Amino acid sequence: ATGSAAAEPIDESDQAYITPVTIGTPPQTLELDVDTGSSDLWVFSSHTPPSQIHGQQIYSPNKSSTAKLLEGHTWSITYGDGSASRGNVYIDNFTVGGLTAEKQAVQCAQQVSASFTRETHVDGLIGLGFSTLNTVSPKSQLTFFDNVKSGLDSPVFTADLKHGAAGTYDFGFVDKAKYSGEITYVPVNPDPGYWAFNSSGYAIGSGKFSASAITGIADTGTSLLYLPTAIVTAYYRQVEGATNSRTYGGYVFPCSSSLPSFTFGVADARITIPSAYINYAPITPGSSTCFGGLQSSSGVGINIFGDVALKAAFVVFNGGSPPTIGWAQK
Ligand SMILES: CNCc1cc([N+](=O)[O-])ccc1Cl
Repeated sequence: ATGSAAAEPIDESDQAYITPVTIGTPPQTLELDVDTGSSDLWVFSSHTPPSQIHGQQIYSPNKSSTAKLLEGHTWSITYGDGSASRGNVYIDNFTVGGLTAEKQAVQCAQQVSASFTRETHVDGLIGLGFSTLNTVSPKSQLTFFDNVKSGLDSPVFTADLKHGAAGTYDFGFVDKAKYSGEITYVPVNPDPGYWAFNSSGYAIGSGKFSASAITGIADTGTSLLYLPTAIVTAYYRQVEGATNSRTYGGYVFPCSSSLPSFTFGVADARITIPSAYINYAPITPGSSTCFGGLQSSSGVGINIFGDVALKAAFVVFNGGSPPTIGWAQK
C-alpha cells in the first residue's frame, strides 16, 4: 500500500503545515500538523473545553460507530516551545492520504495550552517520531506510521515541504519526480525517539564549507532551523543591521537586509537553503524588522532541522532496520 497527502502552510511564513485526515465512521475530517519531533497523535475533540477552541475542527468519538474508549488511559505532552496538551484516548479508524490504520490510538484533548488555542488552523498533531516517545499511560501507543508500516510497499514516508505553497507527505514509496540528483542516506539514532542524524558541516553563502559533525533532529513540527551559537553568530555577522534581540528571543534584522544562503552537509551531499527562507517573518505584522529563520540552539538543548531546512530538500524517513534518513536537492 501507499498514500499521499497534502501539506499546506498555515500562514505566509510557513509557521506550520497542515494535512487533511479522516477519523471514524462516518469519517470526520480534521487538518493536523505532521510532527516528526513527537509521537502522540492528538486532536481537538468534543472533550476539549469550548473556551479553549478557537475555530478548530473537532473529533467527536460519540459520533463515530467505530470509536472505542481506551479505558483508564491518559496522555500529557509538553513541546519544545512550551505549548502543551493532555487528555484521554479512543481507538478508531484513521486515514491519511488514502492509507487507513484500523485501530489507531486517537488522543483526545481535554486541555490545550493557549498557543494551541491561538492556532486556529491546527486541529491537532500526528506524531511521526519513534513510538517510544508516545506519552499514553499506562500502555504507550503506536504512531500512525508504525501501525501501517508493515502494509506499506516500502517502510518509508517522505516530506516534500514547500515555501509558501502546498507540498506533500508520501507513505510507502519514494517519488522520483519530487527531487533532483541522488538521495544521500545517513544513519539515524532512534534512541532519543527522534529522527536524529549527523550533518557533516555547513557553509554560509558562497563561503568555504566548514566540515564539522552537527548532531540534530529532522523535525517537521518545528518552524525554524536551530544550530550551535558559533554557526549562527558567524551567519548574522554577514547581515547588515542584525542583532540578537532579547526582546524577540533571537536574531532580528531589517526586513530589507540582503541575507546569505545557508548550506548544510549530509555526508558528501549539500543542501542549500535559499536566503528567502531565512528572512522568516516580520516580528509583528507589517513591521520592517524581521525575525531570522536560523537561530541558536543553545536555549533549545538540541540542534533542530525544522521546516526552514526541510523545505529546501526532499527528505526520506526510512523506518526500516536500521532506520536511516535520506536527503536530496529538489
Ligand atoms: C505554536 N505552538 C503550538 C504548536 C506546537 C507544535 N509543536 O510541534 O511543538 C506544533 C504546532 C503548534 Cl500550533
